[in-house]
Amino acid sequence: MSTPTILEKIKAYKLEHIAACKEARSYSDVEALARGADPVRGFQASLRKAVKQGYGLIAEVKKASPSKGLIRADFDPPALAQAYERGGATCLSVLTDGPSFQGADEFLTAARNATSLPALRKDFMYDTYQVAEARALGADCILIIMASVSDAQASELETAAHEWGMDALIEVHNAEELNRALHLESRLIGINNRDLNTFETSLDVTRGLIKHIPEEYLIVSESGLNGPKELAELAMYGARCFLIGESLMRNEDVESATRALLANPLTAAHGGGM
Ligand SMILES: O=P(O)(O)OC[C@@H](O)[C@@H](O)c1c[nH]c2ccccc12
Repeated sequence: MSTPTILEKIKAYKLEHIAACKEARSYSDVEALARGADPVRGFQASLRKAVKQGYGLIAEVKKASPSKGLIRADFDPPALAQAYERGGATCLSVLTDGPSFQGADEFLTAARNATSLPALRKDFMYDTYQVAEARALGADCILIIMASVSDAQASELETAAHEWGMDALIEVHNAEELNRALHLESRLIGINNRDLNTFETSLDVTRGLIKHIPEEYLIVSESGLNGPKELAELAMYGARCFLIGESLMRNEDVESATRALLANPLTAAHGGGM
């Protein structure tokens, strides 16, 4: 057998982790918590509203990553979430994976509770147990990574998310994953510029895939985005939503960095888009 890729390693430990969580807390207990969670804030709805006037920004609360190691030592999820909100972010994304991203479930709840923004649970999802868990933590949207799940799994996760009133962001990295994603119900697609197996990152991934996505879809360009010029350039291709972590997290003043990024959006009215 060839050596496992990072995504395969993550999947292996995540499946073990899920099994342990199920032992510690039954599915019906998690369901009860999910039923009592703070009501859903419309994640996709907020993005759709934002793109009428500018960009939709999903700002990520991210301490570390497997490719970059520690990104931000001074890491206070509620304070960061508030800085994002004041800077004009539309939604939050919060990493809850511990082993690879130094994230935690509590970060999601704390960040979301500190703001009025909808929040994405950023994790590797394989089981509807995790979807109920996401809602119990307060999540408004889950991530489904097509590179890591079967079609049946993707559809099951999506159905569970929708049953809980959450949105599902369907993440793709190549044409084959995109074609599979287009058979799902969700109209929210994330194009990950980073290959989760090799970490190679290129904005050409967005440039190449976006033209194959029908108009009714809301597209989020994810990863490796560094500044307003890049956003404007991708906006010319029709991207209006962006998921950004590292480049914002590396600024001491997260609020100003967020505001600067969103200051001059290239909107359809300015001639961008297709
Ligand atoms: O920090 P960046 O390069 O701005 O990327 C953010 C986000 O896109 C990235 O964290 C991400 C995209 N898809 C993922 C799936 C799992 C973990 C992380 C991710």
